Amino acid sequence: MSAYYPMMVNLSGKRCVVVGGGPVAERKTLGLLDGGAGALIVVAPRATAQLEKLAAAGSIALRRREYRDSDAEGAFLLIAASDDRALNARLAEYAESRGILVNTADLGDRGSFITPSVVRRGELVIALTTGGASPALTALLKRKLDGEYGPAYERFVDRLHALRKRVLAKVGDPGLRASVLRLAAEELPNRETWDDFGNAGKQVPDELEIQHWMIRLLEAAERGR
Ligand SMILES: C[C@@]1(CC(=O)O)C2=NC(=C\c3[nH]c(c(CCC(=O)O)c3CC(=O)O)Cc3[nH]c(c(CC(=O)O)c3CCC(=O)O)/C=C3\N/C(=C\2)[C@@H](CCC(=O)O)[C@]3(C)CC(=O)O)/[C@H]1CCC(=O)O
Ligand SMILES: NC(=O)c1ccc[n+]([C@@H]2O[C@H](COP(=O)([O-])OP(=O)(O)OC[C@H]3O[C@@H](n4cnc5c(N)ncnc54)[C@H](O)[C@@H]3O)[C@@H](O)[C@H]2O)c1
Repeated sequence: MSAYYPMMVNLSGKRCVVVGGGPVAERKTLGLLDGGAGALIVVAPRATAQLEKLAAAGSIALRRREYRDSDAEGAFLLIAASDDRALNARLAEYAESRGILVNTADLGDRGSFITPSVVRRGELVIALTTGGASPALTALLKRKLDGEYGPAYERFVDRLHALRKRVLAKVGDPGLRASVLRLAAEELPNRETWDDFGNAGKQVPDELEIQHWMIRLLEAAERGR
């Protein structure tokens, strides 16, 4: 059994390469794009319709041929998602020897990382894994979390972020700051009041709204002292 260390990696400006063009490569490619990968190369003789669409839109560079080692040059991260086990194993070895982060779709523990299942709500990212024990359980738990933390969380986290910036600038007392920020987080969106907002799309938090929220929370924190 392997132990894994979870990280949130910044991929902007980093070259990422996916080898393979089937449903698994497609899922990993979409995950990389959601994760902000800018320079994304996909290499495969056959690619899914969705990958072809992404290529036509300029979101990925699709090399419609078999993989060559030159494809991995300068890569920060590589995903081996072909259906050729020997190739995936060779890619894992090649990447590891060059310090490139590598994931293999069919030989999880042979790569340097595995991909968790992810629920995104703006800046809130929930990632989970069973370390390869049961991808089916991971997918099931993801569906549960998806229902539990609805779209309203994106706006809620945006507001918490705006509030935090304001509180850090305006409230000097560290104890009071911590109380205000904790009280704010405890106002988790409740389904009835927030889901409509969440579904209505993203709105930039209003300065005045945040100011009023901070004052209300400061009063509550003072009362609680
Ligand atoms: C989370 C998710 C992320 C993603 O891939 O995007 C993911 N697998 C997902 C789906 C999925 N995987 C499989 C099916 C078919 C149904 C089934 O057989 O169960 C489905 C479809 C489904 O369930 O919907 C089968 C499967 N998976 C692996 C192997 C090979 C092996 O075990 O070595 C085989 C057998 C292949 C074969 O036999 O040919 C390996 C890995 N899959 C991992 C992640 C890593 C461990 C994560 C963990 O344990 O938590 C790891 C080790 C490596 C890696 O890929 O990084 C994504 C959830 C999607 C979501 O987010 O909803
Ligand atoms: N990690 C996971 O979540 C997961 C889930 C299901 C299956 N798998 C495994 O992942 C692998 C891929 O699954 P899939 O359903 O996408 O397979 P698939 O057969 O649909 O696609 C395989 C892709 O690999 C490409 N390919 C083959 N040889 C290549 C080469 N030399 N260079 C570049 N590309 C090459 C093919 O053109 C094709 O696009 C399988 O081995 C499967 O066992 C992993």
